[in-house]
Amino acid sequence: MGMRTRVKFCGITRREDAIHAARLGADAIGLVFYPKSPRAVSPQQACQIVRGLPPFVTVVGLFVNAAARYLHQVLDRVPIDILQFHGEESPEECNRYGRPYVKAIRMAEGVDLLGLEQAYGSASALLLDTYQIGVAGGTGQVFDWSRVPEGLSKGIILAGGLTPENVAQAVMKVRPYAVDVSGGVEQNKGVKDAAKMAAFMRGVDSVN
Ligand SMILES: O=C(O)c1ccccc1N[C@@H]1O[C@H](COP(=O)(O)O)[C@@H](O)[C@H]1O
Repeated sequence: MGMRTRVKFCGITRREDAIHAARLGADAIGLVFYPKSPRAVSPQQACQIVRGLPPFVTVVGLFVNAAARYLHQVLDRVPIDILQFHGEESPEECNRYGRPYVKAIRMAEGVDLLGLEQAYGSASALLLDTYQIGVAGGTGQVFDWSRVPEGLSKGIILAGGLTPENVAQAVMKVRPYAVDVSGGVEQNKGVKDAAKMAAFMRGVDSVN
């Protein structure tokens, strides 16, 4: 039996969704600190969401080209374990906070993942997301999974349009370290659907 694929539920805006994620055995929850996102939370909301979360559930803070000052403000207030940079942040910017981070790569045509893996050598992992012009992420669209090259040395976090229906196939095809989902387990933007979250976990478990 291989290693169990980790699961991150991203774009959590309600405490009950965070607790449900933990009960289902999720490895991580993601909080979006990007004001233009319909799933954005303030530092104060974030603190309320993670309060009472059981231990060993990783809290991920997602940022898109955020100002360093804002990022420091969030880090001072919210117990974030790992940063997710979802914009055009350089490796130097990602390293500036002395925290572990994952770098999201949007799968535009011709993207050189092996080169990016070297450039972001200090990243804990690369997160691969669908490319859509003018959209930073959370597109709800899949990309062509066969474009993930073999020979990457770090684990891949697979994102982009994952759903309870397609996640098993995605895991079988890509064998990622983790899967990351937002829109595919929502009833409305920012509001998770408890049944879809459970079905998503079952989909992952069916492959492991
Ligand atoms: O969720 C958002 O609104 C968002 C905004 C800006 C950057 C990233 C965002 N979300 C992340 O995008 C991927 C894929 O999401 P989806 O499953 O296709 O909805 C995931 O990492 C989200 O957390």
